[in-house]
Amino acid sequence: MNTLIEVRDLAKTFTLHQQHGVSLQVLRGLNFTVAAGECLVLHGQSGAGKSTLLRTLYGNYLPAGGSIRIRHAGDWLELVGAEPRQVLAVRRQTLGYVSQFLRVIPRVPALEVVMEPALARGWSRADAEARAKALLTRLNIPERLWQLAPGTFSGGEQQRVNLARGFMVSWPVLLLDEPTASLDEANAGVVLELIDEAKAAGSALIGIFHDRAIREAVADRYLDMTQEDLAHAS
Ligand SMILES: Nc1ncnc2c1ncn2[C@@H]1O[C@H](COP(=O)(O)OP(=O)(O)OP(=O)(O)O)[C@@H](O)[C@H]1O
Repeated sequence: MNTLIEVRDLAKTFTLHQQHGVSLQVLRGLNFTVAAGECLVLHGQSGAGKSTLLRTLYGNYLPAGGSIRIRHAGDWLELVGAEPRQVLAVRRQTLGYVSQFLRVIPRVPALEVVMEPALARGWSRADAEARAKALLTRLNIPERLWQLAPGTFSGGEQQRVNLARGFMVSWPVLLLDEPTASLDEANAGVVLELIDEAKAAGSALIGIFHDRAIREAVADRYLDMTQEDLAHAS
């Protein structure tokens, strides 16, 4: 098995400084690996810490303890405590993240937003543009919107631009936070195809999918995050 990410004994605690320093232990003792071509689906009730886990894996949150090792540029790299420049290199080459909402940058057209991960890897503009247009077409974003900034797009349109961006390049490890939440059935079907293509190309996926049918269609394994006394205050 070609393991691409390995998590050991991962813990995350939030300290609420504005609220008497109450501390919430959201993740504890998490252990899992994900191999190339596999999709691990995070399972657990609302508040179980699914989004927190994805953000911690991406390096947005500092864990309270444990290890996150990822195959990067042919070697294993420990992400917990890694230098910021290493984290940036991992985010450029190895670890993708499709968050639930598009981060809109004023005045940047949708087409540029989608092309950016490929340009950051040194693709030519022509190649990046061809792939971006193909993805926007597949995800049913009308051509008249491509040169507009997505700030005024509908929720579903913004999510589809975000998905086109996320699937623009192939990622060894890809994190997906409810990628079909605002989509109709036809567009959700396109996302299922993109996920299957990513798996076939050897990506390791970790995702949150609230829709049961979609979850069952993509999951190879589940990570049970249900905790009997989760997020207990101390
Ligand atoms: N930035 C934060 N600061 C403090 N507490 C937080 C923060 N982010 C999340 N939490 C808390 O951590 C717990 C887990 O939240 P998280 O969003 O990870 O759950 P989830 O499993 O993704 O839930 P849902 O399915 O409802 O999206 C919640 O109790 C939440 O209040």
